[in-house]
Amino acid sequence: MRIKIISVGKLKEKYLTAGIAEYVKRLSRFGQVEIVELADEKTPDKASEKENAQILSKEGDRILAKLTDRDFVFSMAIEGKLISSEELSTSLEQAMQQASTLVFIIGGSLGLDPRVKKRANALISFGRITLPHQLMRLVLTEQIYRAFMIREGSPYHK
Ligand SMILES: C[S@@+](CC[C@H](N)C(=O)[O-])C[C@H]1O[C@@H](n2cnc3c(N)ncnc32)[C@H](O)[C@@H]1O
Repeated sequence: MRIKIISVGKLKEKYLTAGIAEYVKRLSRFGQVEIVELADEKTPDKASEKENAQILSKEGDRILAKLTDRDFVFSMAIEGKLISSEELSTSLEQAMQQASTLVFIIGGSLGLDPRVKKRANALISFGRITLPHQLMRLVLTEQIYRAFMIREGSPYHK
């Protein structure tokens, strides 16, 4: 099984790099984990709606180019379906029965292109708060690890 995390924008903070590396290491016993970091577009402070849509579209093209029809895609979006850690675990279980590659997508500062949301098999939210994309990467790797721990009935999840 492969777990792929596609993220728009660079990971710059060392304190997050270490945390993400730790969860990727822990996850590696469940499958091959890959993080695909895609370039983001510069977002001018006073961009028009049209300019923002163009930026999202360019980033969306890069994301879509990394997907295959066989992938099971979780797109992360604030307005998506609110799920608990237990529900994420169940979703992973179901996704693994349908596909050998699970892809999680984190957008850049403007979010995700509508086409990426449409392509998703599941559009999920970790709450109505806005997390910066770098922190989201850490939270997501921990939650995927937690989902596997829940599946194993491990006391990691209390
Ligand atoms: C800085 S946020 C983007 C904010 C943007 N204004 C929006 O509404 O999507 C960067 C990315 O992190 C992810 N993200 C941030 N907070 C999230 C949350 N509470 N639930 C799910 N994904 C989140 C999403 O993939 C988002 O595209």
